[in-house]
Amino acid sequence: MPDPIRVGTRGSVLARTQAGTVRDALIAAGHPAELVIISTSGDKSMSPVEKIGVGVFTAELREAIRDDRVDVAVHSFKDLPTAAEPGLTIAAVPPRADARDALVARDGMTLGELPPGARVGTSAPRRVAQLRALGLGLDVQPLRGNLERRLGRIDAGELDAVILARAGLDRTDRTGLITETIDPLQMLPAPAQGALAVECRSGDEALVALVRRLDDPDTHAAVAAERAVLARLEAGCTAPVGALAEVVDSTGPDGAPVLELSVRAAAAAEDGGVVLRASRVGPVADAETLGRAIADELLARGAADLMAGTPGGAPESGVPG
Ligand SMILES: NCc1[nH]cc(CCC(=O)O)c1CC(=O)O
Repeated sequence: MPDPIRVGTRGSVLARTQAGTVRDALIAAGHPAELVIISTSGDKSMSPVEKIGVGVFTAELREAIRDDRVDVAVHSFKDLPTAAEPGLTIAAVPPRADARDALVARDGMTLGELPPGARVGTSAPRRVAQLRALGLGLDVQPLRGNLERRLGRIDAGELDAVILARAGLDRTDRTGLITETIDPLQMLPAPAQGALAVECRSGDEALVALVRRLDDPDTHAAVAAERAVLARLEAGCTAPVGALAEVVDSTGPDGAPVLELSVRAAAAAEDGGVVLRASRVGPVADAETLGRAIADELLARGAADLMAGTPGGAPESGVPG
């Protein structure tokens, strides 16, 4: 019996659940595997992510791979900075969960039913901007902490609603709390939201090859396009940038059915006064080129000035899950 593959994860319920799916897939592929929990300073701190800095949830997991305390690390892909990490390889992007944002509100309310002045918790500048742009007169309040703590703010009567990634709620069996899954037309999710990144040491060739079997090519292409938008806009994931790519059925020049990648993105001023949107459809193999072209269009239309002053480089909205 070979040594179990050590699968590194943060300690939150969501992180352990996500990493558990990777451990189970490795076991199903015939390889013993176990979770190793790495506690990160992002989990211990309650200060705004904008202050505690870049990749706070992912950097310490990466250290654990480098130090050979774990063999693979499972990240929420949207928390990974866009810069490549020397010596490490994202060997698999497993099938994505629902990429959309979700509203959890008291009394079963949807966004449109919340009265003006209702207190809605979210700290991600992307969500704040797109929420304000809806013009509903909501009172947007800062929100941090793990999923349990965030949801608790409604029960405590401190907030009327919170906005969270639907994937985090689905994966922790809380789908029933969702009062509205927010249409991407109203709010584009963060690049790579709902997707996982499974990372290994590049030199571990046999392990990289094994982990690659967990890869979902459609999700991988979609996430590549979304992150190309983000990278080109030189905005960290705290910036007000949303992007969503989907593999869709289309018709080729010869009339035969083909699959294409449909990519949409938005860049917003944090006060929600302006939201720029752009989209492209093209070959799945051109994912990154499509993403870059969208970013270039947004830049040509003034996205850089729009987002100026927003802190770059840090993960999205606080302690995940
Ligand atoms: N910003 C933190 C974060 N990172 C990943 C998730 C949820 C899972 C995912 O989107 O993959 C969350 C929580 C949230 O945004 O509500």
